[in-house]
Amino acid sequence: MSPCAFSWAALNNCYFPRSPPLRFVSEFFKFVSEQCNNYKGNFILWLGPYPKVYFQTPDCTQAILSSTEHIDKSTEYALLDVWLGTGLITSTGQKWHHRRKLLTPAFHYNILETMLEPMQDTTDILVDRLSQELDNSGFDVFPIMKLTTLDIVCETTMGYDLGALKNQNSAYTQAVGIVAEISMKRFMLPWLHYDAIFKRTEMGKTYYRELEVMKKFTLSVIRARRNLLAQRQNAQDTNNDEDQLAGSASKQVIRARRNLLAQRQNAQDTNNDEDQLAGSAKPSRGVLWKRHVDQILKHPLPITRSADITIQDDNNVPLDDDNISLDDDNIPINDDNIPINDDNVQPNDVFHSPDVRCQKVAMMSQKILIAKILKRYVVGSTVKPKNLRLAQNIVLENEGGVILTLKQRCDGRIPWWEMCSISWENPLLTVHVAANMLVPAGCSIFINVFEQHRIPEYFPNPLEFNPDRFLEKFKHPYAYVPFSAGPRNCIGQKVAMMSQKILIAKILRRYVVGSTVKPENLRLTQNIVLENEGGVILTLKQRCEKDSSRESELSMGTESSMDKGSSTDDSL
Ligand code: HEM
Repeated sequence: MSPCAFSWAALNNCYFPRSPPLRFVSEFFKFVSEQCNNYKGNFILWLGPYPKVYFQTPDCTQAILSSTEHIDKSTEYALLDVWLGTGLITSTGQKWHHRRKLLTPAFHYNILETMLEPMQDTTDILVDRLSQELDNSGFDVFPIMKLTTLDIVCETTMGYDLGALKNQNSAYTQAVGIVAEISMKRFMLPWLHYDAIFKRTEMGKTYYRELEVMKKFTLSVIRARRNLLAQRQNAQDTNNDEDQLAGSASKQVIRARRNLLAQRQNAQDTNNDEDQLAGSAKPSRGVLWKRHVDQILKHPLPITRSADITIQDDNNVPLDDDNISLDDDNIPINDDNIPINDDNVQPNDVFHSPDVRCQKVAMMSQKILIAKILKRYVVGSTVKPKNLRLAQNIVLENEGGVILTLKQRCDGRIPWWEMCSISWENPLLTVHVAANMLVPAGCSIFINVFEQHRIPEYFPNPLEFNPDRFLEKFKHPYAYVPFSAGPRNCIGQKVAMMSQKILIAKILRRYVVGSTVKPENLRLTQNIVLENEGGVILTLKQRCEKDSSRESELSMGTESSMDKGSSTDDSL
């Protein structure tokens, strides 16, 4: 059997036969769920002449998500280009590498800390807003949560107080809803993939109209932000020392700094020189240094550093942003938010630099070097160990040299799955998925996380609300992947988790939450994000003083936190 025939045989085939009725999107979700139950494994769904491969087992998920080679998004994502452009989510290749490296430091813990306050403020507004729904027999929380998310994202990423929640509506969120729904419909109707046809349909016209609303909104936020930053920048230059400010109000400055960086990036994108914003006042030394750091942040891997250190690869070729590959999606940065890796640090040069500012860089580079070496080799020593506490390595040398022994990790054995990958190599069939499965090149692969998270083997009694299951390690490293995994995982997952925790804690502290909709009555639909057709209907009751004093004991799904009259609050 040729590899090709083998691969197709290994996947079950199914065909989506129906013509598109009005509620097409929800029907599609139901249909896919049914196929998942039928096949209990991976399958191919034919949409007209296009095969779509659905994976829902952790092994296959791992094969795709852990790959550094197969990082291209599926062709369906191209339908979002007109909306999202080719930013981090949709881009690929060098562009994606560069953007990912650029943005990763913006999600560092130090930065996340500054997001805490705006998240809490917005959540307080939400909790107040929810009081209007007290003792309501059921209200849809979904639109309210969309506004909350929008406010949080605007405030944390752009430092812009949008106030969508206070104003109770937002043309932007409505437009997002419409555009998302149309995008999903378009995805399922292959003939609408062609712009020339799509633009002439009613759906296409609505799509472009709503897109305009969204674009106007995002531009207005960027402009408002730019104006604010220009004012702040002028004020900073007048003060002539940013560091003084840092001493008196460090938190606000960190926030301002982050916003400034975002703005400078925008300024760079539009060829809007930063100096225009900074005004003509001569900047102080402190400001110059900070700018230098910003510059590094803008170009995490610059060709030269302040001490004229040329960054070169092993063959002495100077490195720039375009020829550096990304190993890690968590790029370490130091306290000044400088992204560091062993490509942009030449340890010896740093050690010899008279500049004390390089100390942190040096420490970081040591850590990285050690980690990288240990990843590849088992290191031993024939002399007694010395560490930095007893012998600082900047001046001390051992006369006999530093004698080490190295062994290749895993004794140089290539794991069996890599062997399989090599032996099955075929120009037509480039994606090696598992030992017995290959997927034809050019096929879209969908990771069906919804179904994968319901596999009893990995999640016993999958529909039971049992937070304790997260206390133990999962059987498979790719069993639980709500934020995807591997190099293209969600860059904002820590932000998302943090805001969810704040939201849930603050809501439960004040209200007893219930739901009138039984899980079996949900009509789930995939509008880019998962939605229920009838909304997310909740009931709220004021939690009494006594209850709220027991907030630390609260956990969702326990009787104390539930309205016994309501069916369940597991749906949260
Ligand atoms: C509960 C909330 C969230 C969930 C469940 C989630 C989930 C995901 C998933 C599954 C992906 C991979 C998509 C793909 O492979 O096509 C992704 C990517 C991404 N997410 Fe999130 N996300 C969440 C919140 C956020 C937030 C708050 C941000 C930004 C502040 C964010 C920014 C991104 C970006 C930029 C990517 C693309 C990363 C890349 O391709 O390098 N996400 N997210």
